[in-house]
Amino acid sequence: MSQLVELTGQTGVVVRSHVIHKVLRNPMGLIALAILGVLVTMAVLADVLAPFDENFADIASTLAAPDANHLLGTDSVGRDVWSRLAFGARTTLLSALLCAAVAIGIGLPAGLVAGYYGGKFDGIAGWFVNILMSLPGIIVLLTVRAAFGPSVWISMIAFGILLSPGYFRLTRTSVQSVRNELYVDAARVAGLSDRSIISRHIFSVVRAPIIIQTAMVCGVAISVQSGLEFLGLGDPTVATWGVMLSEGFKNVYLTPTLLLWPAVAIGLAVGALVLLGNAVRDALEDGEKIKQRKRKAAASASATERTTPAPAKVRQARGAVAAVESGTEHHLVKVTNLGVGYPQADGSIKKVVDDVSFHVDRGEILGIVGESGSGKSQTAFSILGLLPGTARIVAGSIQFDGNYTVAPGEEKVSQERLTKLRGKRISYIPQEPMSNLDPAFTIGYQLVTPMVRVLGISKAEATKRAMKLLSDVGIANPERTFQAYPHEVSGGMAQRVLIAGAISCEPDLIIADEPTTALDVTVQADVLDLIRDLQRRLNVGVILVTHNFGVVSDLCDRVVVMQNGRLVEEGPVRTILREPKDPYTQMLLSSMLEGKEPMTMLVSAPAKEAVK
Ligand SMILES: Nc1ncnc2c1ncn2[C@@H]1O[C@H](COP(=O)(O)OP(=O)(O)OP(=O)(O)O)[C@@H](O)[C@H]1O
Repeated sequence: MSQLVELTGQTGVVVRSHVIHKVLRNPMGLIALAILGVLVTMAVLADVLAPFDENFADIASTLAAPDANHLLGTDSVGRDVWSRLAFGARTTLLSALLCAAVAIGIGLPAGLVAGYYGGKFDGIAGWFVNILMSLPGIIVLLTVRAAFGPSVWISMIAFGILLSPGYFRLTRTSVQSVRNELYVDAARVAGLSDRSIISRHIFSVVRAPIIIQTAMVCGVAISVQSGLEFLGLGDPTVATWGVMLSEGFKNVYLTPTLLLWPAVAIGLAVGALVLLGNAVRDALEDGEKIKQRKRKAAASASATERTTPAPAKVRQARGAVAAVESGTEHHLVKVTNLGVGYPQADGSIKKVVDDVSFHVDRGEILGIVGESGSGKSQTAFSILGLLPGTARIVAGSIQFDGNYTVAPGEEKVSQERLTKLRGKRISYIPQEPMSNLDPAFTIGYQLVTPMVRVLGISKAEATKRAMKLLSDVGIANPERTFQAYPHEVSGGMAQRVLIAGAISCEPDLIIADEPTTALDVTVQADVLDLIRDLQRRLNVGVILVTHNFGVVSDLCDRVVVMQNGRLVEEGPVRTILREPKDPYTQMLLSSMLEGKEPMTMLVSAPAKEAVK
């Protein structure tokens, strides 16, 4: 969060202060914070506030009534009750925090990894969690006490381990709910490592529930600890509220107040923690509702800002990239006989891309066109390495700049090889701009972070570059957009931001997957103009996935026509427009010329048969 503040100058502080203000404005939250404030002050200043040592016994003055010397009187062996209460606050609160820290320390990282990566770790961790949850907590704590003695610290560590499955499950579920969000894919394509994605995009989602759960867990830890000590299982040499409660109970008929004070302290601490958890939850839910309202408003607002692309900077040619001429064997991207399939329940593999070959060179735009379900996105995702975990490369290979990202015979796209390319040399412009921006972070933050990581430049330099990029993609007020959250900009503007992000690390190849489909008609032409303009100026290769032949004829140099996972025709756009050979291409073209919605009329029975 501190990084966030440094980068944008305001984002993290705004989010945090928004929640704190809401908690303080909520009477429940205010009371809880006031009570916890008093108890924490007691714990921190116990040495100053307590007139006696917690175990100092004045045998001459046992079970004494409150007086000037002993504010709350003394217990059965003459120890000062107020002093024990203050020192007890320290031990009780610290041991509750220890319990929560152990539970978080185990449950949070395990939940993050299991939720994000799934697979074997998820299975094994789930197995351990089930075992832990099936253990009877009190019996385990009694066993630990018998084995290690009556230490409050050891029993709270054991209790923390028993509570860790709660954090594991909470984190795992939260992570799974965002793992497949498009903005997580977008961050991966922008070149961020898994660690950065987890710590920035994923952790921000689990942070709030973890805070709420921790308040509750601390309350439960204090209750359980006090309960055990009340039963006489605590360490009598350490002043805790539970031990005081147990001693007070023994003298309840002689001096009932001995029981009263620790009981009040425990009640106040547990009650305040529960109230605080509720107040934080309410504050976060309120914030979420406001965000959702703003998101809806932004979505319905028409995105009509005009494109006035400022001159982009002249791109330095990368030494590593060979100058590639169209028609030579060395291509920027070369896809050879690619087949992609998904295993079915009966053991067979359903092919969704079958025997597809094409290439793209630097400085050209290749269109991949076809109706919905024809395998365009699966082909593009194979190049990007974004296929779902269940997908298999059943045939063929993919080369980027002469190197294999999928070598012949490999079943999976090599993430190791692609991590080095994504964001740096291959970038991606997605279909739905809003879903590809993380709503929790400002636009500036989301532009700056990949540049710092990928280009290794300073935050200040990345911020300067981000401003320039925003202006290059035609955003009139880059400063304001830089500081805005995704819900505060229109769909057209969000797509410009993503285009700025796509060119920010000076890629060699941009893959644009239906970049205008989710946009207002008035903005579509502007965004296409922008892509063409940038492609010419930066001399990058572009793969444009679209279902619209109009877009292809307007923008592309060459085109690949796909139907049912197969490539039916390929060639220069002019040639295909003049002499389409395949009947399917002819249908696509005639539907475009007739001005019909191209993809709706093309669904013929044979065309819908699964490729097998
Ligand atoms: N995770 C998956 N599991 C099984 N099949 C899938 C999966 N993802 C996609 N497919 C199938 O792959 C085929 C090709 O999908 P793809 O998304 O590439 O089509 P498309 O041409 O890009 O269509 P659209 O324009 O609608 O995105 C479809 O039949 C789809 O059902």
